[in-house]
Amino acid sequence: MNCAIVVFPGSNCDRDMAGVTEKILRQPTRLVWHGETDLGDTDLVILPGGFSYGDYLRCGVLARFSPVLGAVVRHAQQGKWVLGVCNGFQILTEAGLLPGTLMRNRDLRFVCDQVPVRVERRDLPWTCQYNVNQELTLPIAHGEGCYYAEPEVIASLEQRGQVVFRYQGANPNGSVGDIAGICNPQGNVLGMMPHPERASDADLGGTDGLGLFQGLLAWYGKHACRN
Ligand SMILES: NC(=O)CC[C@H](N)C(=O)O
Repeated sequence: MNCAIVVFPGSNCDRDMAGVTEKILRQPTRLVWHGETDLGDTDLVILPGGFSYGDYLRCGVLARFSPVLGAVVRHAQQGKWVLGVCNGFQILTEAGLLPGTLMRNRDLRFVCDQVPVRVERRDLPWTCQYNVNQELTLPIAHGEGCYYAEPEVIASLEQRGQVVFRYQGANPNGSVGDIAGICNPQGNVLGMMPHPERASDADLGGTDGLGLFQGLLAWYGKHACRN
């Protein structure tokens, strides 16, 4: 499974992501600078967390105009996998690959914590290693993680089962519907505020996030390698 991790000026989770895809999963991994326009033979594109372009104006809004985004949008439109974590999720909404937006946290403070997150569905490659309603403990670290969309958009997300992860217990940022992660209708584009890559190594405090990457790899092993 060829992985490409996009690096924007200000990304700070790109190496953590590569640590998972390359060192733990042992998959070919390429760091792709934001100025590149060709993703080559990539199966999974990851937009990692951080502060792209300093997050000036609004998180993700400048990254959305970077040269690489055209290739990311084409990749998504071809039905291939795109994962956006935290700043990556913010970029996906700004690029229109996922609906809604991420606003300032309810308390207007940056939150850095480990929070319980519930898995809402397991019929996607991303979540097939988990159980429905399984509670994961995942790290969060963001200032603009309050997911918002118009009520009719939220209703449509709920109706189509596009809410993949939901905060359990105290909502850390004021997200509508306790939403922590959503996918597009096809399920190939996933955006989430919690950081699965920071919960993928027992030596670093937990492995609840690793199943997400392992699920994708298992699906790839079954479906994508046949040709
Ligand atoms: N960890 C991150 O990706 C943070 C995203 C963004 N800079 C925010 O504070 O909301």
